[in-house]
Amino acid sequence: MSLNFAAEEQVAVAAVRRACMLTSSVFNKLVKNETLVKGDKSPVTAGDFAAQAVVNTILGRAFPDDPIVGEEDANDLRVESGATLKNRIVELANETLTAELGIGEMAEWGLGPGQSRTADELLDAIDRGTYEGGRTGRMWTLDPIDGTKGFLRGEQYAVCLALIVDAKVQLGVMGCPNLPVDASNPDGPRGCIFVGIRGHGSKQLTMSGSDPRPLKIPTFADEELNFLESVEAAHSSHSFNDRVAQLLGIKRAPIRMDSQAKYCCLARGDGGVYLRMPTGVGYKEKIWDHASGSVLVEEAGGVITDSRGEPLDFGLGRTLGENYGVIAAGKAAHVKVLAAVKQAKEEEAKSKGNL
Ligand SMILES: Nc1ncnc2c1ncn2[C@@H]1O[C@H](COP(=O)(O)OS(=O)(=O)O)[C@@H](OP(=O)(O)O)[C@H]1O
Ligand SMILES: [Mg+2]
Ligand SMILES: [Mg+2]
Ligand SMILES: [Mg+2]
Repeated sequence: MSLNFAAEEQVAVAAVRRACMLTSSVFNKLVKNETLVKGDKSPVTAGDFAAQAVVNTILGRAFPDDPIVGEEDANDLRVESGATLKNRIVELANETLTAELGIGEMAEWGLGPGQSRTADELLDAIDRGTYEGGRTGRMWTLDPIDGTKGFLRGEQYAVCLALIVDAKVQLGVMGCPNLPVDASNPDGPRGCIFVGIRGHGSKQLTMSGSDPRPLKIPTFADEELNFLESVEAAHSSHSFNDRVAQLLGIKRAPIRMDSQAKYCCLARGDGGVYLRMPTGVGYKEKIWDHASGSVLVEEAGGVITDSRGEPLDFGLGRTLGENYGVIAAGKAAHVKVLAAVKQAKEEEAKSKGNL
């Protein structure tokens, strides 16, 4: 029997829950100087930094020897021009770390409300996320806000945390504060946590970690199949997806949504296929953008590969290496989508050759 990572699950759910509290509360209060544009032109907010500080602090208490591959680093906060943003992050992170949640967290893992941290301690916690990753050993990977653009629009985003052991994702936890609990009631309650544990299945929990519902990807009839795809055309090729949909005879419109919430929706059957093809700009996918979603989907009975049908490799460092895109779906659908993707790629190669 595979390890069930019970302690890691408790800690990861507690950390993700606190980070979600922070991001939900900061959303309504974000002001202009609380967002920076990173070197790759993508946005990062006080919420991303503070959520990484909170999760890494909680991980550091429970598992002090585990390295972390996190999306953000504190470089921009250690310089004079970052002082205002840094002070805001320290305030947000401490508010969250010391909050009394009243839901009985496991004190023996250092969970539950903790002490306030100094600014230096919190910047160092953010920088615990600078680990380079690699093929061997145990490590966490964190995306404190995945889908920052969705977060800024008040739409979908996810706090994503995964445990990787010897390049295999063993545990994935995702908090989706804006995701409807039940897709058939889009105006109903929002906010859920998703957990996948290798060998032990996937489940959806409430934000307080209760009411676990096991997840299983349904088998879709051909006419019911649809895509879950990125909002940003720069992140994944919409036109390629359109061609694959045409080849598969898909009639239903794609669901466009930011972040790994797409994997959560796939795992519970809101949509049939996650397809993310590179746009040709040489971008390398990051491990924190796929680790938790991949184990969630696999443990819900699905398959996740690149567009060649090869498994994603989480042992290459901070990225997934050369970008062949990602296909995730239920078992039967994955076979069909992979064949259609291969055909669409061949067509594309031919048409390029003919130019
Ligand atoms: N060029 C390019 N190609 C592919 N992916 C990219 C690219 N640029 C950025 N990113 C990463 O996309 C992450 C968000 O992915 P999404 O699927 O949510 O995309 S989208 O926002 O819905 O378009 C986003 O994650 P966050 O930065 O955590 O929001 C980025 O890591
Ligand atoms: Mg980002
Ligand atoms: Mg991301
Ligand atoms: Mg992010």
